[in-house]
Parts: sequence; structure tokens; C-alpha cells
Amino acid sequence: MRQLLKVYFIMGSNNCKKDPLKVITEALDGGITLFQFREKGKDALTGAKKYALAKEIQSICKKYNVPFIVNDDVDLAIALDADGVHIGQEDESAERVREKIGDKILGVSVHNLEEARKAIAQGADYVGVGPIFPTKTKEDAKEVQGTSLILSLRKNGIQIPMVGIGGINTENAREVIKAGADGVSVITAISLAPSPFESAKQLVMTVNECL
Ligand SMILES: C=C1C=NC(C(F)(F)F)=NC1=N
Ligand SMILES: [Mg+2]
Repeated sequence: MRQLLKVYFIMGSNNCKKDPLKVITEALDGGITLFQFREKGKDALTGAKKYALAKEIQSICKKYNVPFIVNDDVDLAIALDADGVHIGQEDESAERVREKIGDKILGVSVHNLEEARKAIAQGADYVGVGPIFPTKTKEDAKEVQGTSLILSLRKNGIQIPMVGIGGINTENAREVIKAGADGVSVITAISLAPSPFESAKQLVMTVNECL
């Protein structure tokens, strides 16, 4: 799981200007290690359109042997036989989701030590910690915390695979890894890059240099 978290690209159709299929193909060519389909917020697709896009992206990820994770929508993940789901604190409990998805990958967003401990107790395979830096992508993001929570979770003996999220790019990715995260997750740094391929490649190189 730690290996998979190194460069974790998250995207929905509303996070990119170019064709989403082109963006994900370039990101995969750049070497991303994990992908999350997060169709959420303004202009997000719903219903059959959302399902169709997810299915197309899933088949591209399959070609690259990169696991395909679905954000929030557990039913969609099951319908697609995705490789896993990612849920937040406001979604259904990790316990319930674990029952539904069996041994698929289960990721949980956490914002403090208590949430991290609960996620681990309920069977999470990894936790997402953030927002590390200011982000425009998530409208209801919690306050920016820098790498302090990553540092304090590790200091409190939280060993679970951990990925940082929120405003991460090639410039600031190093400090996220140095603080103790196993990887970085990004949206805009790749999805809105002039060359998603180049930015994915740079991010992979940067993360591999410090791991
Ligand atoms: C809100 C989120 C927080 N963390 C993550 C991940 F990076 F996958 F852990 N994904 C999300 N959608
Ligand atoms: Mg959620």
C-alpha cells in the first residue's frame, strides 16, 4: 500500500480543461502510482454520464496496471468492481464500507489523532491527511495545517500508510514526504498543468528522490 501512495492522482471531469481521458493518459505515462475518480462539486457529472466516464478511466488505468479508486460513491465502486474507495468523515462509516467492499482498498480522510485511530480500528488501508497547503479544489476544506498533523500522527505511533493532500506540487512535495507521509496526492498540479505528463513525471522524480 505504501508503494501505491507515492504519487496519487485524484481527478474528476470538472478538475480539467482538456479531455479527462487525455489528462489521465498523460498522468499515467508520467508514472502516477494510484488514481482516484472524484467527480464532485460544481459541474460534476452524475448518473449514467458519471458511470460512463468512470468506466472509461478505469479501463485506461487497467492498461497501466494502476489501481482505480472511487471517491465517496461506494455503490459506483462496487458496480465497477473498482480497486477501492475513499471516504471522508461525513460519508458512511468506514466499518459499514468495509463490510460492503470486502478486501478492496479502503482510504479514509482524517484531520486529527482521534479520527486516525478510529479509521485504523475500522479497517482502513491508508489515511489521507490535509489540507497541507491552501487549496482551491475542495470548497469545504478544513483549515490549512502544513505538515504538523503528519508529524504529530507519526510521533503518536500512527504507522498506517499515509498520504498528504491539499495544494501539493513539485515545489512543496519534498517536505510532505520528509514529515513522514508515504506519498502525495494531487489534483490541480497535474490536472491543470500545461503538460500533465511533465508534471506527473516531475512529481514522481521528486518523491522518489526523498523516499
Ligand atoms: C478528501 C480527500 C482526502 N484525501 C484523499 C486521499 F488523498 F486519497 F487520501 N482523497 C480525498 N478525496
Ligand atoms: Mg467524501
